[in-house]
Amino acid sequence: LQVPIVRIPVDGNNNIWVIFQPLVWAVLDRCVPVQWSSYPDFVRFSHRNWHFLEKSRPNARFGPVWVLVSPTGMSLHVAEPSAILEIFSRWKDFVRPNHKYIGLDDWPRHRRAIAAPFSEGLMKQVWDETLRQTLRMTHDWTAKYQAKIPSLERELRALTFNVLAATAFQESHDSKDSTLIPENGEAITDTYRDTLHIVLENAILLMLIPYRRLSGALVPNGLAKIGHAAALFKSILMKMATEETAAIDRDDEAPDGLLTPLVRALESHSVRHGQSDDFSRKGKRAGLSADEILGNIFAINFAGHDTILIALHFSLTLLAANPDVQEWMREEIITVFEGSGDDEWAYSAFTKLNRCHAVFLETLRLFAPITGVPKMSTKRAVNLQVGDQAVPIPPGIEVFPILLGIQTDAQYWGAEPYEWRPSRWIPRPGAVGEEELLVPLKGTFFPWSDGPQNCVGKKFSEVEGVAVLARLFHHHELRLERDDRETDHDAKARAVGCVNDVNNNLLLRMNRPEQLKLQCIKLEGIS
Ligand code: HEM
Repeated sequence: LQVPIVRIPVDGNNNIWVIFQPLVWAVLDRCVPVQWSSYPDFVRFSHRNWHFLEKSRPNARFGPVWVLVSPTGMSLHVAEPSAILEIFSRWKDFVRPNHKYIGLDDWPRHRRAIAAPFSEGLMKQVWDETLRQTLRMTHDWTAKYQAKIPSLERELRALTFNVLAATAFQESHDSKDSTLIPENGEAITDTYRDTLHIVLENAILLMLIPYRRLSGALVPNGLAKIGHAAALFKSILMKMATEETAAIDRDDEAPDGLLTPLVRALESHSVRHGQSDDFSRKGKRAGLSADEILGNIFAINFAGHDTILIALHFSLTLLAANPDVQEWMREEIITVFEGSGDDEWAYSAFTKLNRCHAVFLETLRLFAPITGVPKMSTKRAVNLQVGDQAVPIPPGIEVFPILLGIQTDAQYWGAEPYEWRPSRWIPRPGAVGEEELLVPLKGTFFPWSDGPQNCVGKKFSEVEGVAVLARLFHHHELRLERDDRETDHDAKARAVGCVNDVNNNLLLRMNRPEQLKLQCIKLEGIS
């Protein structure tokens, strides 16, 4: 069996290389004026972000399966839809590399608990809250900032945070940057929101240092504040859990927020005995311990904040550079909401907004915030069927469904697959209201991963993304601010350059978004 091999001198994720490589690429960029594709493979595939830079080219060169070998290990790259589906569905054979933290047998229990809040009831809350927040944001842009958006990223960060925090308890918040920890007696939702803000801003630090160590006389004030917020965050959840248990005992029918089903899953034993953890119990367990729930809430907030923020940041920037796409979307938005007042946009409209959905999906096709979902082969993996060959898989190697490679392959995406063109998601263009959204061939589009371990927030992010686009572009348009003597064409080229100048430090982000300034103009005469 012949599987093509690409050898590299250093793994792209090697710690020292991660620190130094931005400098090396900057020097190469300046001093060696050649195209990226002219570098030899050992240079190109050592780049941390080669998935984005190479797109589908490795599929054409090496075929549906090939190996990247570095001095520290090898990873198998797979670019064949049915083999990719097999990897995702055989989740016990091809495990998440971090699976050692949750035992495989314990995984379904965790999954049930973490997926429980994502009901249709929650989606309706996401829809309503996102519309409200977007209305507030556009009002700020036009009234307070006189059309000039100071920082699109900061504005979207506030919006996505507010949606996440508000849906936690079915409440709504408008404030943008309150990070104060309120005194005793403050409403629990406000304290939750403020502590969550601090916890999320410092997520990486809190992953590295347990919050209990961030207290004491020797800890600097800034760090102590973070430790205090994390401890407070946990105590709020414990208080909520006690209240929830009491509500269940009283048979209350309060509507669910994002957190309610999670705390409800807390083992009643821990709540009733005021314990914050319950690792001592033996045997099969149905519920989760307080620490496990805290971990899940953290995971949801961590996984669900920057991802959607990034998807919207790319979408709005690309739309500002493509006024024709804004116009195409607006035609549909106006038709769908004809006769509905601004506060009467029902959640049922979500499935009718195919063009807004198309814009969001097309952005995720080319600019997936998580560019790869690597898996690790276990002893059970043995073989992987790729086309007509059974590829033997040694245990303990990384197996990579090549996400951006497949999502930009002309075989599956038609002409000019590297172009951002949302209309490719509407295969049979027609009268507004009669069009349908493309259902991609299985295994060719998986920004949320796929199979039993996929993203639980997939629909949450689609509802939020579509709601932002519909609300914003109904009455407004986004424009690129042009430099002196710059034509529309030049400005568009600059914007396209900016969205393609990205790094992949955990997530895919623009390097220099501040180089683009956007304006939001209210359109007159649209009812
Ligand atoms: C465009 C936005 C989003 C993208 C592209 C995205 C993508 C992903 C991906 C690739 C995974 C990894 C799956 C795997 O390991 O195979 C994941 C997991 C996860 N995502 Fe998302 N996500 C998005 C939005 C959200 C939102 C809005 C939430 C919650 C509100 C969320 C919550 C989660 C959680 C909790 C997990 C872990 C699931 C588990 O452990 O079973 N995500 N996401």
